[in-house]
Amino acid sequence: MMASKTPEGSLTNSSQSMSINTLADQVSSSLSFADPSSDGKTGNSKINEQGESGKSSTCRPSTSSDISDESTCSSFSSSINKPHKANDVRWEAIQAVRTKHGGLGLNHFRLLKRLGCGDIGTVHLAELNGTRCYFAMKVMDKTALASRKKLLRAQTEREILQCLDHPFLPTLYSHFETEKFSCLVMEFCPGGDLHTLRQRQPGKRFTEQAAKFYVAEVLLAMEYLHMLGIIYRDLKPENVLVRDDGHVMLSDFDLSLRCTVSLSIVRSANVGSEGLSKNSVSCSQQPACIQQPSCISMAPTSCFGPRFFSSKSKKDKKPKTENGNHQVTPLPELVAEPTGARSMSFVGTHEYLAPEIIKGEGHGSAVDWWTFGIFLYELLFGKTPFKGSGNRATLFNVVGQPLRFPESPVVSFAARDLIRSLLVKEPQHRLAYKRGATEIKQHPFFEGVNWALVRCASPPEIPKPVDLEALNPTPTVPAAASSSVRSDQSNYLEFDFF
Ligand SMILES: Nc1ncnc2c1ncn2[C@@H]1O[C@H](COP(=O)(O)OP(=O)(O)OP(=O)(O)O)[C@@H](O)[C@H]1O
Repeated sequence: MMASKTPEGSLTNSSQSMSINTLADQVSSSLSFADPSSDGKTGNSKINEQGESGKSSTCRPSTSSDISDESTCSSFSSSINKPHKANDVRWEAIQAVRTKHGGLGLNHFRLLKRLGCGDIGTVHLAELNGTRCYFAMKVMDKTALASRKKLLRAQTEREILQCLDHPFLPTLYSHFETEKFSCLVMEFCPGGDLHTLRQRQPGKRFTEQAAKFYVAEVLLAMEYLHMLGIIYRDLKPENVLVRDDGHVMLSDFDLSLRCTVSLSIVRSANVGSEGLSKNSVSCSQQPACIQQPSCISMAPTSCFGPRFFSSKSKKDKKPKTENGNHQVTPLPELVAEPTGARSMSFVGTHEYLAPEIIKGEGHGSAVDWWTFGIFLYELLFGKTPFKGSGNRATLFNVVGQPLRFPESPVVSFAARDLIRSLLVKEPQHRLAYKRGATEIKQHPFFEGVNWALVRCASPPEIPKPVDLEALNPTPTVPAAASSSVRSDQSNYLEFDFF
């Protein structure tokens, strides 16, 4: 079943290189990965490109980099290159400190609480001194990064964060370095993650309506990432954080792959691959994160009368011609799927790994659509479809077992059909393989979704407000962080925050 062997050897892709083992080696090495299922998380251990288990479900890894204060970076984060986030007072607060002190450092922040730890970084809730502006600050030990060969992962994550400007993706406000640490100052999400939120739902699963909302936002975020040539590769509920307004934000980009992407405007509404090649206006290939795609001009959307789910079906709303026939006016479709991207890395989280990753066949952007299917399944059924008794069994199930749905809860045909179309083992037959998110948006499961107004829709749940001002600063955070993120966290005051 999983016997197809990949020749051993060293392969490279656009941003990373790694040694590829045989499938058998990969599977057996996965046996030594810690199985964090003990705490009930679906995450399983996360696998990085070295094939090592980077995290446990209670302490998830991440990394950072080696560039000095962002004011010296060529592509630093600022409100100028993030027009969608420009009206945010936090930019001004940061800029004021920078202007006054000539830069930004750890001493300008009060670290209030440890929010979590990743592979080699710890994330803190931080207040910019005296401003009531709160951030999630990821603090990484540079020596640990270098000794564990994680500098590239850290750099990838930082560079990706720097170029994001999307409602469902994190804003990076600043990056600075001290002698020991590399720090990313990001948007803080007070609502916890979707995994935790799911545990609190009746039956530990979301209603179909709630799941539709969350996956719609994730889909838009992934579409944007693909547009920038970024394959996310680590979608799972733990990486989807909930903002104070109940909308979500994808986090954790250290396993992402950057590649080139060709953007196409497809003029026909109903096209297959033929339509793509005939009707597309193709932009030249742009390296991800170097330049924003210049060929797309996005009209500003109005949020008046937001309606996420329209009451009428699409069929009913089609305009009619004078003789009463439905007139179909095809809108141009943007297709931005990095279909040519290929990586041989063995990365991801066991229950979410796509078959082509496990088999070591090389993978591209279709892995994100596989994980999207697993994600939707988990939100609806409260478990992932291929989970085995251990990591090895899980990997075998992903590759060899057919998809099955539990008898309960009862889930709509459209939802099951979408999942079935996404969890196709051969990537070339998977939904969205050719035209990316566009294909998924058109699936009947999303019928009636007003994609332009998703960001204005009412979320299923809004987190309880947290009194951040009542928090006391962590007494010795830089010292605590300096003991490396893998050290015990006893210096931190732990309490129920979310
Ligand atoms: N912007 C944020 N707002 C609130 N909490 C966050 C934010 N970013 C991260 N966290 C919390 O901090 C934890 C650690 O995040 P981090 O990105 O370092 O690691 P990770 O997601 O576990 O994965 P990795 O090991 O790949 O870095 C997360 O699990 C999350 O709970």
